[in-house]
Amino acid sequence: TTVAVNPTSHHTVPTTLWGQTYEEVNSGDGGLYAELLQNRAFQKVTPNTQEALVGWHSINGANINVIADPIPVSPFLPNALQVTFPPNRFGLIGFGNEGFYGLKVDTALTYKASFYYRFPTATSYRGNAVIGFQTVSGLSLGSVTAPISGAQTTWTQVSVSVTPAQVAFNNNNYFNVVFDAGAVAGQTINFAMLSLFPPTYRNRANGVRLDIATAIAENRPGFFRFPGGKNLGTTIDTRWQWNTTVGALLDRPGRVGAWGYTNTDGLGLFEFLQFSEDIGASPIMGVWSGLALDGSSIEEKDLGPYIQQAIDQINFAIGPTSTVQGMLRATLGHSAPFPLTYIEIGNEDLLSSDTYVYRWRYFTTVLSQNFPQLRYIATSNANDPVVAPDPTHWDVHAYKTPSWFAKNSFFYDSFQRNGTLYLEGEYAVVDNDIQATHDRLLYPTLQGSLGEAAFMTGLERNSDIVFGAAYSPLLNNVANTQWTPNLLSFDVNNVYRSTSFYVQKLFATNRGQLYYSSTLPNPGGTLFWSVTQESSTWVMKIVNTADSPDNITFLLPVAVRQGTSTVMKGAATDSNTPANPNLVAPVISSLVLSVASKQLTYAVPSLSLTVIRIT
Ligand SMILES: [NH3+][C@H]1C[C@H](O)[C@@H](O)[C@@H]1CO
Repeated sequence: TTVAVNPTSHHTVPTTLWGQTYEEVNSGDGGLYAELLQNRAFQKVTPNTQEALVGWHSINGANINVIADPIPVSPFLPNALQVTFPPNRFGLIGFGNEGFYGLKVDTALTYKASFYYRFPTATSYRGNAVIGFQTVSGLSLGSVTAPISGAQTTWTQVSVSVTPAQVAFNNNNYFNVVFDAGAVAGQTINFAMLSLFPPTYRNRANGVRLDIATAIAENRPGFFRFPGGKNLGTTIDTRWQWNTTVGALLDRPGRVGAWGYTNTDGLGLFEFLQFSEDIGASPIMGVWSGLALDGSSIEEKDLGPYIQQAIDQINFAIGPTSTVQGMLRATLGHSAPFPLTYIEIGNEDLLSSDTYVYRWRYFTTVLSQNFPQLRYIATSNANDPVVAPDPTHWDVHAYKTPSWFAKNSFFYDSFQRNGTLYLEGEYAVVDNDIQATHDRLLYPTLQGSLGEAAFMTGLERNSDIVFGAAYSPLLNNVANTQWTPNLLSFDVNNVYRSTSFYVQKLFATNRGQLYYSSTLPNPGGTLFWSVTQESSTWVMKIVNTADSPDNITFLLPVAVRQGTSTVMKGAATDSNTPANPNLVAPVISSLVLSVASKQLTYAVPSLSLTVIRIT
């Protein structure tokens, strides 16, 4: 195949082209959010039940029970862990937490532990809490003490730092709060809002997990879309509400999210905006648009309060400190507005497109009056239904097969160039073409990832109207999964980079500034490419979805001589999994032509993505 690059036809590639989209779907609590204790504040549980104690266990006979505390630690956290200590026990007695499917105890780290306590009745008890780690089998891994007083009948917080003294054998460990059994016999103590953090990304308080955040930042995402996805809210009462996710953790009630479990909302709007800024990504912030997937939607006459809530949410992000919400942001440590440009009106409103017509009109009309500088993204199918005001931006989602993505690399070629811009806000190969049954993928496969890569050459070609694209979902806990496949998977100890992650990384870290038109691939073919220029470097992305090698010759506008080629290849069903995390990874090698030439010929390996950078 010969590809003639047109020296005069090019367009700027938007810096937002390759981004990440995030929602809490077995991804935040126990994952990206760095809190290590499961059920740390007994949010949304029923007191006096066994289920309320999930994550917690008694040690050496202490009686533990979740109660609705008559003097709650905060109006938003009504429950407490009440511990009564029986007589005639010896050694250490108390309670522990098992973490999220294990607890990594690393002697190289200093952990921050904290909890609130109060004695329901004042007593003369004066003693020490022993706060630290142990293996499940009972070996202490290190602890510190903190004084606890029976005179303390109102809530007070204990905060300590713990550096494990003993190396753990594995992740089967507990976090413990225990007492000398003899001294504490007969006492009753209430605990609340217990927390354990390892060091976080950028050392942010209430921050995100270092290794996962590092992997996300590795792709230099041009945008970070949040809070969903379905988790934006599927019923009116359980919708995501920005104001319940900001401020002190004591003020965050948590909510039962769209994926069927309680979200702590410890990762809230401030943390989303701060993380976007930390990784240099432009936030795409969703506002709930009155869509209830249970079939009901807010009627037009009743939308006012929900639109006001969206105005307040936006003011929290960018409002001057003369606004209540802007001032709140300042008190939380960010007086300058966050760099926010994009607002997404709902998520996949195509699911309720009949009501979207008035919901879109009302939200967009009022919000653009208040914030004319922002861009509003519509979330039904493009122009289906036709909505007014005519959207300047659309979010299109696609969860398909490898062959669909390869063929549809031409999806945007026929779109009118009328100023409308498109976000491919969520896309992924979710099943494979290989079997007649089209089985759901558990992890991305190379064949699927190459289907995505072929599609991405088309997004790059059409990046004059495609301003952003993100694989979805971004993140998943291998120990607790609802949606597969995912870009990144993790467990207590590791982050697993999928074949699709490497495809995203190769495109995102080799984006280029100018896209140059060239001979078009065959939509029904198996060879796809895209040519961009990054200052004086020419960047060629070449995708071969066939199980046989191919050849490609580029006729470039200028002579080139040396650079690198980075190749990712393997067998169609190859996946990077916890059992084989690096089965497929990009390999970089030097590429030097004997003499400078405008002609570059490359033997394309079967089932491969190659990025050539050459000057
Ligand atoms: N159903 C998908 C589409 C929705 O927006 C996401 O929440 C889901 C997983 O990425």
